[in-house]
Amino acid sequence: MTQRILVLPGDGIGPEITRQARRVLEACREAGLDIEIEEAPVGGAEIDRSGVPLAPETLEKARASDAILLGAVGGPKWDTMPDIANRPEKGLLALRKELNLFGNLRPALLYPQLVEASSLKPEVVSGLDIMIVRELTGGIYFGQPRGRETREDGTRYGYNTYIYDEHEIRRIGRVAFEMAQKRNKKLCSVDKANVLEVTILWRDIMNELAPEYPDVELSHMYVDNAAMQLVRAPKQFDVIVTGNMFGDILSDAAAMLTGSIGMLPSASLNESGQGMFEPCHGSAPDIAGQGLANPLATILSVAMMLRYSLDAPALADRIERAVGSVLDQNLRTADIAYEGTRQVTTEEMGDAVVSAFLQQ
Ligand SMILES: NC(=O)c1ccc[n+]([C@@H]2O[C@H](COP(=O)([O-])OP(=O)(O)OC[C@H]3O[C@@H](n4cnc5c(N)ncnc54)[C@H](O)[C@@H]3O)[C@@H](O)[C@H]2O)c1
Ligand SMILES: CC(C)[C@H](C(=O)O)[C@@H](O)C(=O)O
Ligand SMILES: [Mg+2]
Repeated sequence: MTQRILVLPGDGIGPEITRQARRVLEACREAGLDIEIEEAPVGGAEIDRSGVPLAPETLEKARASDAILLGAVGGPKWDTMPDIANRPEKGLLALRKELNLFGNLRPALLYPQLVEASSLKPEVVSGLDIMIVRELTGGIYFGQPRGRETREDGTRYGYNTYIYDEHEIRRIGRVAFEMAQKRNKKLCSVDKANVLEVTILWRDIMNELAPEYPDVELSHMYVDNAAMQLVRAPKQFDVIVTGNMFGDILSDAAAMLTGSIGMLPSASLNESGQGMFEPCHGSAPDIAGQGLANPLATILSVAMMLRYSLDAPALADRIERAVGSVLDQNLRTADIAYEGTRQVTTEEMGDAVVSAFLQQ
């Protein structure tokens, strides 16, 4: 049966990187994958068109699709919008929430060809392969009450609520334990249980789940230490499971271990396997429109789409091999270029991946 893919390019470098990723998807179609692809605006682009970051018809298309590929949203043009509930980022958060995409997988994998591109010493990062499992539809991002208000004496204040129900913790915990079972069987749960009650509950639930996965070694770490350990000795980690905000921050840090934020893909999945796939980085307004953006995180997100939502693991492997082969050819976008490599544009990188894919 034909599977439906919705592509949401978004803002800034979003259209440039999704264009290249879409070409890779089209190459998969030529290789026999039965898909139809549709595109729609989201984020700032949709605000400019209709006044809201996620149009109701786009949400409906998203619900009806088997998988979504998203570029990135946001940018300075919309940063001063007074109503945060209507900014571009809200479109992305609404998609995650409405489709119940609670399980966010962010694999930080260092391609051996990029050891020199990392800002850390080769011996610290070579062979790095971490999977961050981030809870994506709860925690402080969505907790109520939230707001900005002014007291009678004129003092302004703002507040958010960091809240998790036990079932939200349990279901992301299961995703993480199962992921660890398929990998090196080590799971580190990251929390702030020395200060925050909600994460004491988080830790309790992870401990309660552990006996169901006797082959997985569970450990716990405070988030500040985890940030430090990620740059000190990242290879101690296999799978990390954490809440929404800590996962956001730690995954950007982990990205740099792999050479560039432009290398980190992601999958956001719900219980039925439907998913949204996006690079972990943002819309990079500082480099938008200049052909400087690295499209590999988005292309690798297509590989995750094939593996996790479209049941086409062989094509996923083929895309990942194509990326490896392009790096073997010494082609690099600016963010991962260094002496002795050849710097290419976003589009040239896309060309190279498509042709390596077709030659596999
Ligand atoms: N998923 C998303 O849509 C998403 C994620 C993060 C940030 N954002 C939004 O993006 C905007 C910019 O945020 P930011 O500057 O904090 O983070 P960013 O990730 O957009 O950029 C941070 C730095 O990394 C560089 N960078 C990012 N992606 C790159 C790529 N593919 N190739 C080369 N370099 C790359 C940028 O040039 C910049 O110097 C904000 O509006 C933010 O809300 C969106
Ligand atoms: C743009 C923003 C809402 C988003 C997040 O905080 O989740 C981004 O930083 C990410 O990592 O996907
Ligand atoms: Mg982020």
